[in-house]
Amino acid sequence: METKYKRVLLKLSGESLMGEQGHGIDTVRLGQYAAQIAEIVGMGVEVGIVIGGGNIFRGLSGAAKGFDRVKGDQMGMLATVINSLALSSALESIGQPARVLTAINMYPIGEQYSNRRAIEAIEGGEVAIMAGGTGNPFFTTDTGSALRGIEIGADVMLKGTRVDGVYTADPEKDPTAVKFDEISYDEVLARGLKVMDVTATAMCRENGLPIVVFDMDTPGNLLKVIAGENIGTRVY
Ligand SMILES: Nc1ncnc2c1ncn2[C@@H]1O[C@H](COP(=O)(O)OP(=O)(O)O)[C@@H](O)[C@H]1O
Ligand SMILES: O=c1ccn([C@@H]2O[C@H](COP(=O)(O)OP(=O)(O)O)[C@@H](O)[C@H]2O)c(=O)[nH]1
Repeated sequence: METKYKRVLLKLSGESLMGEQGHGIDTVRLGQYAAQIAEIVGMGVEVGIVIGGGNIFRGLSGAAKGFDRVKGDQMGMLATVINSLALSSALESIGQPARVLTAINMYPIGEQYSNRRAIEAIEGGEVAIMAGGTGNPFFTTDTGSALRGIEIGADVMLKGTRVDGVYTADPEKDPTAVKFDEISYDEVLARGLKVMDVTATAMCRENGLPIVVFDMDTPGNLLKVIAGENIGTRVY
């Protein structure tokens, strides 16, 4: 099958990894993600991944409970490393090689990230899982995804989440919200839509990296996006 994209940066939500169990890492959800990812690598797509950590720890919620913000963010970045190790293990258990590259040196848990290492891995048919966000506090994994996507020269950033696109308002809170099939970066920013943070959206805009926001929790959707089916919302 012809694929629409040759090289992608897939952002997975940490929160979604909780699956039905409401905390931690749901192995069923993890297995579904791994199978969908292996399927597109098998079609020749080069895949870089950034995973969030919201299922384990978020710096901002930590700060609200009295944690130091910088330490809380460091805890959040470590949470993304835990999720990355879980995903690499799930991929390898189904025969899909994967490499964890960490923003901060923590060898031998992973190799330290460089864009050259990530590109070597994906060109060799491995999945490059880029862990630890940007390595800096006060950022998010969405911004980490934008950054890594730009660094590895991805054709698109695929933001796999638990809603099926960008809406006029948060669809989990406002049942009257209407979905966009496509929307410009400027309009996302002007309307203050919270599907991605401003820094991530601005980085994608400055560097011309298109985004597709789609529901990753429905098995088969990743393949549809790769095949060029119009699901989700394209941000350009
Ligand atoms: N305008 C909007 N359109 C779509 N989703 C939105 C919007 N505003 C807020 N959201 C929320 O953004 C979430 C997607 O972002 P994501 O980074 O995957 O979640 P989280 O930050 O909880 O891990 C959705 O679950 C949705 O509730
Ligand atoms: O470059 C980064 C990326 C992440 N984080 C921290 O890691 C947490 C988890 O990431 P995120 O909230 O983006 O995960 P998701 O919402 O996708 O689960 C954030 O709350 C931040 O505290 C950070 O400090 N710098």
